[in-house]
Formats: sequence, structure tokens, C-alpha cells
Amino acid sequence: MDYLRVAGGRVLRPDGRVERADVAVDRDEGTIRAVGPPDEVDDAVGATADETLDASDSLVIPGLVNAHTHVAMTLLRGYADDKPLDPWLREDIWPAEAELTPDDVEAGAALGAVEMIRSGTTAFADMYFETDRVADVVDRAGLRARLGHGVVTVGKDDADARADVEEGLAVARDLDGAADGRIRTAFMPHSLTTVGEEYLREGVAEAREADVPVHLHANETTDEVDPIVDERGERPIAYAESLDALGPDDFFAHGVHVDEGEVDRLAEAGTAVVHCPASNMKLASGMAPVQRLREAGVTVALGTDGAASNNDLDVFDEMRDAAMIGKLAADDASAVPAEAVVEMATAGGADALNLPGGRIEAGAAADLAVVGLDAPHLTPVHDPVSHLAYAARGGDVRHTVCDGEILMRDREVLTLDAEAVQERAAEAAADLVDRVDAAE
Ligand SMILES: CSC[C@H]1O[C@@H](n2cnc3c(O)ncnc32)[C@H](O)[C@@H]1O
Ligand SMILES: [Zn+2]
Repeated sequence: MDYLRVAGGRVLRPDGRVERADVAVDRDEGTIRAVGPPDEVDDAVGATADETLDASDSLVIPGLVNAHTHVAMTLLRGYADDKPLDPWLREDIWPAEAELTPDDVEAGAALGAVEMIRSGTTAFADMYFETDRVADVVDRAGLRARLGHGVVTVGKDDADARADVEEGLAVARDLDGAADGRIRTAFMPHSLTTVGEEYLREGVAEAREADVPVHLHANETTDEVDPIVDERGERPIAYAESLDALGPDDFFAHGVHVDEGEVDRLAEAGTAVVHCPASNMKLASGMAPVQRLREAGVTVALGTDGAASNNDLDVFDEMRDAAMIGKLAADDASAVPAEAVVEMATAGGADALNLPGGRIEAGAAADLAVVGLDAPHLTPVHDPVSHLAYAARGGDVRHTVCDGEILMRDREVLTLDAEAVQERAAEAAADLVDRVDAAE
């Protein structure tokens, strides 16, 4: 076997303990072969390493999972800020997205991929347009992803609405298993208010036939929840259930305005919630009841949402924000502690997306980030898990590994030309804004 040894560090284990250990990676299989004391790992593998990644003064953690984003929105970072969701989308974001070309989406996705690799993220879920171009970037970057075409039917005639649903289904069917299996798909209606009932009903039924999960924005703002309650006399999670969109493999972004009954239904159904604390704060959408969701047994993951409502794709920020806002929401400083947000960003994310990874143990996918612990802002190290949640940043990640492949070594991205990607994205963003201005 082609044996990569991650050596000399401390390792975050699935039970939350941190121990001195080396990690033996089988690069042929893309899996972790053994985790153990440095003097025992080679014996466990029965070989000496073909390559070593230095993890001294560092913590080896599962690759982080960004469980809800719109990765190509890096092109719109800082384009429109300081508005609530609805006017932000209608006045600024959707007019700009109307001018996006497939090349723009690829340029923005590549920039997002570089940003994620540089901050230790190895897997993400993406809802956007031109999904084949996003998939191409994921393939080249070496990342893992669950991808979908975001379906919107409001404002479209029946033919266009049906075509969009069909595109969502075709993407889900055709791209599943791409990039040597690192790409999985989902049917992704944008939300319960931006896709009409008959399209949701038909699309979800087809998704069940195709055996792909459903991912949508749900219970994000009161402006979205209230019309559902007023018009249907039921809350969004009950509506989703009536559409057969509340399954154990489905995952909903946000879940901010969920009542007690909805929390219990999510837990019973096994539907995961992707908490996006920075986006929820920036758009003033509200505070998700994360402590309550977790206590009820809901799988909670973390997402950055798009870079236009965050404004970065750094899951370390999300961990810190989730811990902070989780305490405020529960009015309890002991709520959503460090271990909880680290679990949400790793195993919780992998479980929500039903993707490999999220745990450092023999047999698991070799998706890893090596976080340096020797920076001034991480000194002293009383508790490495506390540092992950409250003090570390994406820039502290030294190496990133996905599916056994080194994507970043000593902060150099190996799979993409980071400088060229950045230059191309800056150009694409400038041209995009020129086109938007000309169209106004
Ligand atoms: C149809 S593709 C996805 C669609 O979602 C938009 N979007 C970005 N952030 C949010 C958010 O927080 N809530 C709802 N929709 C969002 C994005 O701009 C695309 O149009
Ligand atoms: Zn979103």
C-alpha cells in the first residue's frame, strides 16, 4: 500500500479525547489504516511510511465539513451587505446572479475551494447553478462534496418552472458518484416558499425514486415562516413532511424559527439541521435553538452559507460563532460548549451530508486537517478543543488531506494554482459587476 504517515502530533479522537498519536493513511484506499503511538503505528501497518506529514506542535483533526454553502458566491463577497434576507436577495443578489456565466461559477467555485482547503475544510454541501462546473472544480481540487442545482420556481411560467425542477433532478442523477465517488448529490429546492407546491411534490417524489436526499433552506426567517402558517395553517416542518421531504437522509439549512413541535419532528424523522450562525447574525435572521435541537437528538451540522452573507468560508469562524450565539439563544453560558461545536463541524457535518469522514479512526476516510498550535494566539494550550472552538482560525491549518491525498502542505495548495485562481476570480467578479451595472 502507499502509506502516508501523519507524525508527531496530537490527535482528536471520536470520543473527544486528545492523545499523542500518529495516523497511518492508506492512500490507495483513501482511508485511515491505524491510529496509535508513534512507536507502534508502523508495526500495525506492517510497513514503513512512503511519505510523512509533520504534525509536531499540532493537532490532527477530522477535515472540517461546511454543510451548507453556495460556493461560487465568493464572487459576490462584499458586493451587498447590511440588509435582511429578502431585500438583500431581491434587490442585490438575484439581479447579480442573473448575469452569472458558467465560467463565472467555475471561477468563484475555484476561489471557494482554495479558501476551504486553506482553512481545513475537506467536504461541503453546495446549492447553486451550473453544477457541472462546480463538480469539475471539486474533482480538480480533490475535495468531497454533496452538490445540487438550486431550484426556484417563483416568478417563472409553468414550462420554465418544470425545466428548473428537471434540471435539479438531472443534476442529482447524473453527477452522483463523480470524482471517483467523492461527489454525491441531492435534490435541492431553494426553499418551501420559492418553489411552488406542485413542483416540490413532484420533485421530491422523483428524488425518492432516484434515491437522492433533499436539501433546502427551511425556517430561516419569520418572513418565510409566517406566510406558510397563514396560507396553509401548518408550520414549515409539517409542510415539508406532507411533501415527503422530511427523511433521515435529508438536511435543512438554518432551522432558526423552529417551534418545540418542529424540533421534535426533526428529531423523530432523523432530518439534520445545518446551523449557519454567521449568516443568521449578518442578515439578522434570528438565533437558532441549537442547544434544544441537540438535546432533542437532532443531528446539527455547521455551514457558512454563501460568502456574500458571512463573508468567508472559514468553518473555524462558524464554530466560534455557533458557541457564542448558542449561549445567547439559550441564555446559558454552558450551552453549546466547545466540544459540541467541534462535533458539529466534523462528525455532525459528515453525518448530515451522509458523506465519509468526520472521525479519526481506523477504517474511516482519510479526511484530515493538521492545525498548528504554536501561534501566539494559541498559547498556552490548556485545552486543544477549547482552542479549536474559540481561538484557532483557518490560517492556523498547516496541512489538509482528503481521501488520502494531500491538498495543502505547509500552507501551499497542491491541487489548484491558488494564485491563478484568485486572479481569475477577481477578474470575473469585476466583469460581472460591470455587466450588472450595464443591465440596470
Ligand atoms: C437557487 S441557488 C441558491 C440561491 O440561494 C441564495 N441564497 C444565498 N444565501 C441565502 C440564504 O441565506 N437564504 C436563502 N437563499 C440564499 C443564493 O443567492 C442563490 O440564489
Ligand atoms: Zn443558503
